[in-house]
Amino acid sequence: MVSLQEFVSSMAPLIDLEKAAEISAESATSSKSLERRGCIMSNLKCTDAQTGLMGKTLLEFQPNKGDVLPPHKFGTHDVVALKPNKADVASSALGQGVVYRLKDSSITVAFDDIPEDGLNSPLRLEKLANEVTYRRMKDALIQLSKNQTGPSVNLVPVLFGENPPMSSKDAAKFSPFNKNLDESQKDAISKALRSKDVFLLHGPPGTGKTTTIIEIILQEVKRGSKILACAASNIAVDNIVERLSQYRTKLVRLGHPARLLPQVLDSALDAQVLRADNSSLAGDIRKEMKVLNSKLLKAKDKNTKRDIRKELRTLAKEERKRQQLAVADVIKNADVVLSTLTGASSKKLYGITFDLVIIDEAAQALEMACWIALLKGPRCVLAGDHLQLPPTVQSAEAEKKGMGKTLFERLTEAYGDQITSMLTIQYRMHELIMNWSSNELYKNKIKAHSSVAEHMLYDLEEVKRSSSTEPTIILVDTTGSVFSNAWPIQSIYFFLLLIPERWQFFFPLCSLCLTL
Ligand SMILES: Nc1ncnc2c1ncn2[C@@H]1O[C@H](COP(=O)(O)OP(=O)(O)OP(=O)(O)O)[C@@H](O)[C@H]1O
Repeated sequence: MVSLQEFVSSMAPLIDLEKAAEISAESATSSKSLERRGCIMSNLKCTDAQTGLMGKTLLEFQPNKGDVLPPHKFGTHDVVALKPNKADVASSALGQGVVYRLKDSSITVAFDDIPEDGLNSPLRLEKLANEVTYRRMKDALIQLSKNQTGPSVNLVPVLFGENPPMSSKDAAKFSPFNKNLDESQKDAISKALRSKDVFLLHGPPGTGKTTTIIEIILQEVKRGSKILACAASNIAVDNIVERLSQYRTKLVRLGHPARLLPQVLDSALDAQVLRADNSSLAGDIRKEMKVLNSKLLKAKDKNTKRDIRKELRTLAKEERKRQQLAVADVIKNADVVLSTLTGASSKKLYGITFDLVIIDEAAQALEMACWIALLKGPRCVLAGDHLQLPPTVQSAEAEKKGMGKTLFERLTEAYGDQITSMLTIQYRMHELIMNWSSNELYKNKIKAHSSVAEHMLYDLEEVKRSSSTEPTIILVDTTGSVFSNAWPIQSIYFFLLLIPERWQFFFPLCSLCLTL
């Protein structure tokens, strides 16, 4: 197994390579070519300013000409820079924010600070490479290399093969919250609860990996553990939050509210802080800021604008200061804190330690990103499937030198069954579809649950029985077709086949392919 020293010294340059690859992929020589690629939206006007959660300012932009935004590749959660319309690519931004809302006719961006100037002139938005992630991975690497104290001091040697993994000999008896768990899920939970340092939950598609994680969290909370639950993507974290909030757990979701799904906003740290803090002062400050923000938009005179901005800054500072204590309180009182892997490096978690760190989709996360979270606790549960797609590494060189090898895969190779449980009943697809992956990848160990083993597309109310909906699986030979080199299309077929809810797209795509 790779040693800690080897890992640290080999990873640092790979993080730089990957960062450089991402930046060069997203940057181009001129703003015109970036615009053509949909990475710049130009000639916008600021049409509204509102105060969002935690003093964030939500600015709405609309096109200066016409009613519809130009074609673009912006999505909610993207980090963007706001610049004057005519500025060149290298010029500094008026402000940096996160896309909060997107409509055909407008885009709303959440800013931490109100842009200083220039909101009355034509503007443009640029999509930015997310450099923060790389900086945070580098910081974790430094911390890992100095890891002589801290909550993960006994975990690190196990994950680098210096000490063997340990687990309690006593059977972990538990009374499940979810009464439908199957035997493989119960076995996995019991093994996770016994583990003293690391446990791997291997979950092939649709076998209830997230369902099992939820039960592990609930059982651990019942035992009095404080848990940090993470995943590489916001959507995967939100998935856990949504499912966990059906139980009475004290949980808090960290992350920019603009990046969270609406259904989990209630669990968001910012929302909880606002709820906890119902002093009339908080409401008054926000109301005052709202009035000032609209005044700022209308103001023409430079001195007036400067004064308003100064006042807004003082108010925002006051609100932030007052809320810092409330933030610490919410986190201290939560049994489960949820964030993305990079979000786990938030200052809000400084000095907070956890009894268990859980990482979902660990086989799709860079090992370096996992370490950001792992350094915060003595035990970990990693859930994933190393036999599905690995994480995306943009730099071919970094990939070749091992950046794409996940911790999940590395530990599976090193310790195998000793620390792993595989889930074996799948609840998603017809068994004929499952058979291929079960035979090819999972040593024929996966079985289809009776509720899905024979379910057909035409069993859905809105689907008619016909020659195209009757077959369980249609394989399309794309050799020699326009798609033969287009592996993404083939992956889409496979992906669609695995997800019954998306089968409706599979058949039109087949027809399209055959037509072509
Ligand atoms: N023991 C069970 N009994 C009945 N249904 C179950 C059981 N376990 C999981 N499911 C259902 O199977 C589906 C897949 O579960 P879940 O999302 O937990 O799996 P997953 O392995 O995380 O999925 P993915 O393949 O997307 O990673 C869900 O609809 C879930 O409710």
